[in-house]
Amino acid sequence: MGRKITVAISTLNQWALDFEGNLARILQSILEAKDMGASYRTGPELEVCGYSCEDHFREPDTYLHSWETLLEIMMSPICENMLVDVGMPVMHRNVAYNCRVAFYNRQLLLIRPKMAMCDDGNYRESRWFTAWTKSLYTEDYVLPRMIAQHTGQDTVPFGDAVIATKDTCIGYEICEELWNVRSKHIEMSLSGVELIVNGSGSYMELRKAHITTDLIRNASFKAGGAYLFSNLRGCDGQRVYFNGCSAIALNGEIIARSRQFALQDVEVTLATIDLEEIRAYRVSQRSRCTVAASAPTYPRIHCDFEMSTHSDIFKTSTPPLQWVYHTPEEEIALGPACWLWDYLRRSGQGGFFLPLSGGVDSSSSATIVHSMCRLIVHAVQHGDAQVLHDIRKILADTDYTPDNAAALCNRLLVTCFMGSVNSSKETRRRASQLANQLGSYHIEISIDLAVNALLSIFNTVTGLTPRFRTQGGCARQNLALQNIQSRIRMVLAYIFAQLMLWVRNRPGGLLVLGSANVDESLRGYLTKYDCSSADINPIGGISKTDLRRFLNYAKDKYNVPVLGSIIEAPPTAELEPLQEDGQLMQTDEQDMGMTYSELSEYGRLRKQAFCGPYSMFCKLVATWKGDLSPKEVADKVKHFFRCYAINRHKMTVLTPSVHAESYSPDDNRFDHRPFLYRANWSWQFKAIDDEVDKLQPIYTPSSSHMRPSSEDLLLSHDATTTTTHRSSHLDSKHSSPLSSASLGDVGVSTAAVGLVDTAPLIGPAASGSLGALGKKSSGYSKVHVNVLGKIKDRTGIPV
Ligand SMILES: Nc1ncnc2c1ncn2[C@@H]1O[C@H](COP(=O)(O)OP(=O)(O)OC[C@H]2O[C@@H]([n+]3cccc(C(=O)O)c3)[C@H](O)[C@@H]2O)[C@@H](O)[C@H]1O
Ligand SMILES: Nc1ncnc2c1ncn2[C@@H]1O[C@H](COP(=O)(O)OP(=O)(O)OP(=O)(O)O)[C@@H](O)[C@H]1O
Ligand SMILES: NC(=O)CC[C@H](N)C(=O)O
Repeated sequence: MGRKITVAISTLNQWALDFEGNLARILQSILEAKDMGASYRTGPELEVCGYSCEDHFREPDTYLHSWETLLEIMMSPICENMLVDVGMPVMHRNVAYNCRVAFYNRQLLLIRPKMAMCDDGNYRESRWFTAWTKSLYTEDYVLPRMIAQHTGQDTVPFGDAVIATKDTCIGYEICEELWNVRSKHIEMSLSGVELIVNGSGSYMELRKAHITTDLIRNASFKAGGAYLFSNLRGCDGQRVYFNGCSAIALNGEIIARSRQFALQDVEVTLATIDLEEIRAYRVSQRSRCTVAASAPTYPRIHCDFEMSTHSDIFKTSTPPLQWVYHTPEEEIALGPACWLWDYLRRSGQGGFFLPLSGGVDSSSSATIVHSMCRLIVHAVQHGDAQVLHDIRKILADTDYTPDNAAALCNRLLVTCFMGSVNSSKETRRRASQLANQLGSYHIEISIDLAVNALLSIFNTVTGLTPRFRTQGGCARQNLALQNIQSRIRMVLAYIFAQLMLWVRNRPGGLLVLGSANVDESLRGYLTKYDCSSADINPIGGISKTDLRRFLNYAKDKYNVPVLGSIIEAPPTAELEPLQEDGQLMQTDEQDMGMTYSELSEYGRLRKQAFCGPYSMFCKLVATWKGDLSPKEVADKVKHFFRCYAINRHKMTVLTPSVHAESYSPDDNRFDHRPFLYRANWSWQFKAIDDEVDKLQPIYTPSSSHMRPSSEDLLLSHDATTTTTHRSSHLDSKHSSPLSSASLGDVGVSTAAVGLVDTAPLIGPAASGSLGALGKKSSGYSKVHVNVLGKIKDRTGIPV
């Protein structure tokens, strides 16, 4: 008796509208599945045309070329004697659907349209597709003539049905249908469907990989049966990185999976399943059987095929496995690196150019490129011919075989320190050491000549020369002098990106990499059209806190010791003159009037918790009650919303970056907001003020707890690396564990309430004093405390 079936799921790196490439990868997956003994192959959502065709789904050409591709697949001898389904768009009676198309031996069996669209996050499916809502119902789909000519078949059932082979029954839900509150696998399983197949296009966000796996596991635990989940992997032409992690679950346990991050274009994952295990599991759940006995019947499309063989008694069923998830640090090291690789090889460019300041952000971008190089070397060493072909093409070197990540990095990445009179020796040295340890081709230039040239032009026309604050200039002059430096760096970056390969005797140009993180974008703490305006940005979706954690991880993992001092250095733009003793004048947190950890908290509340100013105040008044009075919380919330409103226009020109964080403010796809706000938020702030009037008189500081700053959280796990300058009020020993950083938890370091009373803090995370400003140490100086009302940020916005 045949009872065991071997089934294959596929993880494919498709590319929107690359019909040749997509066809080749689908055929390769079918071939590999067959060679490994599978009788059934499935694949990801919209694999034929690529998921991210977007408005191309309104073009009839996309449907035509999808049918042409499908015909090639169906006619291929590779597909003989195998049940296959693919994901593609199909137009039926002038309505576009996102479908799975199943066929066997050149005969189409079923077109199953998606029944729940996904419109969350970066998804906009209902802009292009319509959900099929006729449950348990099919219509005849009249096949295109080119299909009919080759198959002799004129119509195929289109709708909500399942496929019955001689030995089992297969049903489909497509991606979001698994997430939907009315998941189809429930009804299908009650109707006797044993294999639930899901083709997906699910993308990566940090700390989210477990969600799909949990859903699959739970689906098959509750309903019994096998769940076959195929996902896309990689960048198919958009900001997202599809997450891989295809998996097969059986009766509540994962038995096979593919990797989350890899350069491999095609990964086929197999499992051998004993169908009797499904039947035994289901029949033993008595309450399920009662419901199943009265469940509606699905239309069944019969297929004259046995997926099992009669001689399968000696076949071993695939055992359950333990899923090990990547840490967020690993996700940053691998996800954006793989996305960069796809982007680079598909863009036809020759590598990357990165303005490297020696700070955390640009160092993170550089380290991610190095991580990409490691992945390339690893893939080539494991025989990936496609990666070898691609890297040779990028480097225009047909004989090259990469065997060392640093050496490869030297060919692919040009880093550039763009110094000025305001740059400190330390940042210059850190940039050069980092380049040396990562292997990049490093150059140092001075921007002073160009800055002076621009100022002379201005002076020639107006007769005036702006001055820095320290030289007696006003806030406007001070800021303009900084922005000239930032912008000239951007112009220089593009010149060098265009010409460095010419200098190095290679064809082509370099992609300019940006390094603005998600938090500074949210706050608008960047100069519009400076180095934040790059071609692409690997870290634009990642928070400063996570970037520090990532560098800490990379320091040991990739043996890059200089990352230690980069993490410990105070974040600074170095756009204002240094002090007389050569020490820093400005630091980011001081400039912004908020700490990076506060910024993360605002970001999450604004986007994930959908808080306007009033709701954010209400939440934070409770969270921060131990440290701050309602009035102080109100001032902070208002300051954030003012900065956010004034700077939102910068999000309209944000460099495209890989999406990685669900509180991203990316205006282009993810976070749809106006960019011209009434920045005084008068109605909203009045609501806060009214609340403060009620609360302030009854407020008594209820605890002496202080929240730790992001740096405390990062460094606290290793007391030996923490060198902090603190006021006598603070006790540096009581930092909270690293794990609470990402959650924005209230930590447990002590602080004198008296400090709050006498000198209200800009941040509850405040841990120093103005007296510490500029006080330099080899370790990390905590200098982000200001006295409320006395400090203005560099735009002149009063804090
Ligand atoms: N609503 C609106 N819609 C469209 N555009 C608007 C606008 N409001 C102002 N603008 C325009 O925006 C421009 C002002 O923005 P922008 O030029 O960016 O200048 P701005 O935002 O005034 O200043 C740059 C900010 O970036 C900070 N920063 C921090 C760290 C590093 C760096 C760095 O550069 O390395 C900079 C710096 O402290 C300062 O707060 C002006 O041209 C103004 O006309
Ligand atoms: N001295 C410099 N040399 C080269 N690039 C620089 C320099 N200063 C700034 N940049 C570039 O401009 C970008 C924005 O500058 P900014 O001072 O805002 O840095 P940041 O976003 O805090 O990043 P980082 O942590 O890398 O300094 C940097 O990420 C970097 O790419
Ligand atoms: N393509 C889809 O339907 C995506 C569905 C789902 N919400 C996800 O994030 O994976």
